[in-house]
Amino acid sequence: MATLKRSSTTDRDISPPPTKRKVTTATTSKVVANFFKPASQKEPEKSIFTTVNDSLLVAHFGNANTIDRTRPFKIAAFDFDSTLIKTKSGNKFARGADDWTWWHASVPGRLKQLHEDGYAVMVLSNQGGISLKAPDAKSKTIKSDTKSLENFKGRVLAVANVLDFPISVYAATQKDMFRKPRTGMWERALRDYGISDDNALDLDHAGSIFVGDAAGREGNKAAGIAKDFSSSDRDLAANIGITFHTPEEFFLGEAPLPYTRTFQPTDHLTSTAFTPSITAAHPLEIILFCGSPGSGKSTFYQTHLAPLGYTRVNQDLLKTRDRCIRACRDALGHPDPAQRRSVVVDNTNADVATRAVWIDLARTHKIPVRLVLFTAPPKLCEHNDTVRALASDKILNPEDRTLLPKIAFTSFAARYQPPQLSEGLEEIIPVDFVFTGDATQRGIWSRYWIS
Ligand SMILES: Nc1ncnc2c1ncn2[C@@H]1O[C@H](COP(=O)(O)OP(=O)(O)OP(=O)(O)O)[C@@H](O)[C@H]1O
Repeated sequence: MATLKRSSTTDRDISPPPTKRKVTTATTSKVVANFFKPASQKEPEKSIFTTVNDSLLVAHFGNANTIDRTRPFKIAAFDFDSTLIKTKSGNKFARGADDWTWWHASVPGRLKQLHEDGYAVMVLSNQGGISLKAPDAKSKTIKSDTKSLENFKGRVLAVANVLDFPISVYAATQKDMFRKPRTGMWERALRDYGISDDNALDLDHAGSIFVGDAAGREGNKAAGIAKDFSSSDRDLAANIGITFHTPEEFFLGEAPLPYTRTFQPTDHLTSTAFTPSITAAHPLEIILFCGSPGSGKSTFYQTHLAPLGYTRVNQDLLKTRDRCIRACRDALGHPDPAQRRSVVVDNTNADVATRAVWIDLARTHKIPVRLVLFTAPPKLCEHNDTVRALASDKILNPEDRTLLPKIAFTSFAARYQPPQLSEGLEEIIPVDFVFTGDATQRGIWSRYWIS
């Protein structure tokens, strides 16, 4: 399994390693009882909740991760909201710590049976509405995040108390390697349970399961059945290589329904498109790139145009457009004609006005402008961006890029004006995405990364 990059390996607030002592659930009950006391009566206690990198919330109830088991080890992992529990209020989001009820009456009994059958039972939940960062008194957002955190902890404690057997809970709060369908939470759980995923004898993949409601089911408008909001639970199970069930399949025995995935990376590995070969058509020229973030512009430059000696101008690296323009002028107008270089403007160049700046500059140097148009669709660009930022593969991330905010993609889409020759372009060269990585990168890239 490919390892995911950890932005920092330092864990914060991690409790000392639990002892092998089998802890009775009285421990859990005490924590739970204390949690529900008014603040004035709360006993000081070491929280059962710990955090990793201000991002992952972890709780082990009944020393779940220290139970001696015969290997290979089987895991039964579950999403939390809309899988194990639902809101009592009927609201989409819980109103408070006690706004919950079992997703179905059979849930607690079924989980207990799994425990008795030797499964490690755990929860893997995305909780994007929670912040684990220290609260800032002035920030309303952080205050509401803190409330969400307390509500979530309250529901987890109450659920663990009713279950009354060892269980671990993991909640991913950031858009990082822990967030499903990325496998960081699972890898963390394996580590906590002392399982090496490299050793096939340690984990019974065929016997392990993941149950979640983000299954990509298409829904049925006529029957009033809503479409699933994503396929991230199904995709996580596929990334790990274990069996996936929806709650309806697992708890109610219903037949599987048709589904479509949010994004299927392997659909983009069979492309029969060919990459146009670019030659240095002129002694001196500007090549304008036009394409979304993550569409493959910089990779194309490195593969096709750096070898031709073209100078790259890129605003992510140079920071301002003025610096880009200066770098372009320097390359085109070097005092020594032998040192003059054609320029690739490796920016998104979404609209006519932005492109006009470069076309005007070319005019003053009396040189032509060709435009390379990157046609990768939005989800593919988002996938590329995520793999680049979160997979620890240097070749896929030569410039150490971090994850772009969603607005980088939506703002490109909003500003985009299809380029026209009439803008003053000599040629428009469309480039479809054709995967060029090696077998290792293909393995990483083929996994599910976005939801
Ligand atoms: N043809 C390709 N084959 C395989 N991987 C690719 C290809 N093109 C791009 N990628 C990968 O996709 C990710 C994004 O590519 P790249 O950085 O070239 O995009 P970009 O359009 O320059 O993005 P930005 O505008 O955000 O700088 C990188 O991880 C890169 O390795």
